[in-house]
Amino acid sequence: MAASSTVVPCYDTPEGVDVRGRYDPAFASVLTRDALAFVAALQREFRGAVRYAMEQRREAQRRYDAGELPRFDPATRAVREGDWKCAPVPPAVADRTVEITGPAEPRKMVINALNSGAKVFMADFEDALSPTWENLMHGQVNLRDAVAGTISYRDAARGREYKLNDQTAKLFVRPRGWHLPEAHVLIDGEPAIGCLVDFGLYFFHNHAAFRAGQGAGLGPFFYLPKMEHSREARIWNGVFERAEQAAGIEKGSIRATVLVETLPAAFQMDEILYELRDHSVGLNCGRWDYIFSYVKTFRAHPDRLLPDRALVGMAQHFMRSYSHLLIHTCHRRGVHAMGGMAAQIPIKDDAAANEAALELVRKDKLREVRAGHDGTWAAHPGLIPAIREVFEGHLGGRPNQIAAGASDAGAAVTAEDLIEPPRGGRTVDGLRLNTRVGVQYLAAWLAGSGSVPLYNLMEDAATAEISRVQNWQWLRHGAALDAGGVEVRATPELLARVVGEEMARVEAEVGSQRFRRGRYAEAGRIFARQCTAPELDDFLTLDAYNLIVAHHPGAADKAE
Ligand SMILES: CC(=O)SCCNC(=O)CCNC(=O)[C@H](O)C(C)(C)COP(=O)(O)OP(=O)(O)OC[C@H]1O[C@@H](n2cnc3c(N)ncnc32)[C@H](O)[C@@H]1OP(=O)(O)O
Ligand SMILES: O=CC(=O)O
Ligand SMILES: [Mg+2]
Repeated sequence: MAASSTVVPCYDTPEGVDVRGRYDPAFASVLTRDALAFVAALQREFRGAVRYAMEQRREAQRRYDAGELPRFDPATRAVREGDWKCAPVPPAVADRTVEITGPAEPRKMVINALNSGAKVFMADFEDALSPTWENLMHGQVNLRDAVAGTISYRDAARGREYKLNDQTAKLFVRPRGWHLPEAHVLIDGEPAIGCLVDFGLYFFHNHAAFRAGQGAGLGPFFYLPKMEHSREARIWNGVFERAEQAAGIEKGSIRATVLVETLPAAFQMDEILYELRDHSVGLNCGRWDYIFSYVKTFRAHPDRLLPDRALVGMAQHFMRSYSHLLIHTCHRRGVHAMGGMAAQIPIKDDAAANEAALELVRKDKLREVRAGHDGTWAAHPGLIPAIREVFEGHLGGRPNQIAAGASDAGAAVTAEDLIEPPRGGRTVDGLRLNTRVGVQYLAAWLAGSGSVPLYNLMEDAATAEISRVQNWQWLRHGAALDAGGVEVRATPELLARVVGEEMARVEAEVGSQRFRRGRYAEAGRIFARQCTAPELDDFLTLDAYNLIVAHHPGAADKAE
């Protein structure tokens, strides 16, 4: 066959870097040779430490599986008891009363979030984003244009133009967790560490514009997810220092809020802040991943089975204790103690149900602000006025309540409080709902959507994980489930029947055509396998990641 003379466009990559994702000129404007060299340098410097940290996670889990309980580390008592503070709060983000979150792609949503009236927008490459190549790269392009202030979007179907207001939310970016690879970028022949791609590209292109504009001399600002130990925070601190050096900006410019959203990390709050003390802007109660982590950590402990997912809220003792300890720790160290996400979203077609949902959000936010939280999260712009009213009403003109100091409730929290088993019943209806939600979320994620509305609640990777691991846990330990007054055992046979019936119900709800065209059947198979796996998969997004990887020959190789 004659060789084609057409040259397929490809990325200009530095030595040792291979980009396997689809070529797109817009993506190439972010995947520049220098930016990729920066990401590669980070990967080469920190990959050993990341590998070790992931091995330590597995080692800790082996100990929990053998019966050990999480505890405060005696080796770091001096850090917990020491009298030290984090760097002063940057004036640009002193007021974080309401933060909206959402995926970094679609573009329209980024503009809506920045215009939403929230103080902060957390642009997400994590729980809310399915990490397809297209989503990740469009996300980077969106954020670059957002920081430059030039982002716009035309919705042709609705004849609507989107552009930034004069006043916008301050941008925080949440890269992926340490565990996720980026299979479209190979560095020295191995997949890049996903979060270093997210962080590296964003930092490289935006640090100067961000500091000149949004950050008022500091920044960029980040949220750091899913850490389990302070050694992981130490790696981030090293990454930040290296990035600051490379950019020629002073140490402490980059700031980050760490999500305390794993059970082991709740025993490491001081240690995490200490590692990041020059770069910290507080901690956040990532409540959904925290519940997921409780199940994961105690997967071999039949005495700690969760009740139905709907019953595991912030009123449970272990959740309340974690929130109090986080507030106490943050205020003692002079930084924000951020609340978490209520899962309710506006209900468009039922005013009474909408008001009831709003009331639940108000109640949740009132509990947070009364406990001492300095700000909180909103999943949807429609919730912001109600949340602002609660927080601003309580704060009475103060930007935060850090100066109120450490709380007594937090000082009294013990290791036993943090692991007290949640109370409530376990039902076959709970197993069904987990299945319906898990399958639909997975189908959406495989199709490229990382956050979706399901049954009037926001669902993302963290909430879907609870559905998956709860089913697994109940099956693993043969939990007794209430089936309308009759007790049945959770078994693989019961799950198989439930999956079959719930798939039929989902098909009826979404319509046969959408069901056939979507990835529901595949999602059903994956979800059933994950719930019955002999060993619990660490993350559903890791297990299913290969199904969304799309290597593109033209991207890496020049045509002959
Ligand atoms: C556990 C955790 O990690 S929580 C943090 C991660 N999760 C998230 O960030 C979830 C964020 N929220 C969302 O993704 C969305 O609100 C969803 C998927 C739950 C619902 O989205 P939709 O179905 O599009 O909501 P809806 O149709 O009511 O949207 C109305 C408008 O609000 C916008 N909107 C909705 N949510 C958001 C948001 N979070 N940020 C910005 N804009 C939003 C929509 O883009 C739409 O705009 P338009 O009128 O210009 O078209
Ligand atoms: O990231 C937030 C959570 O609740 O999980
Ligand atoms: Mg999370």
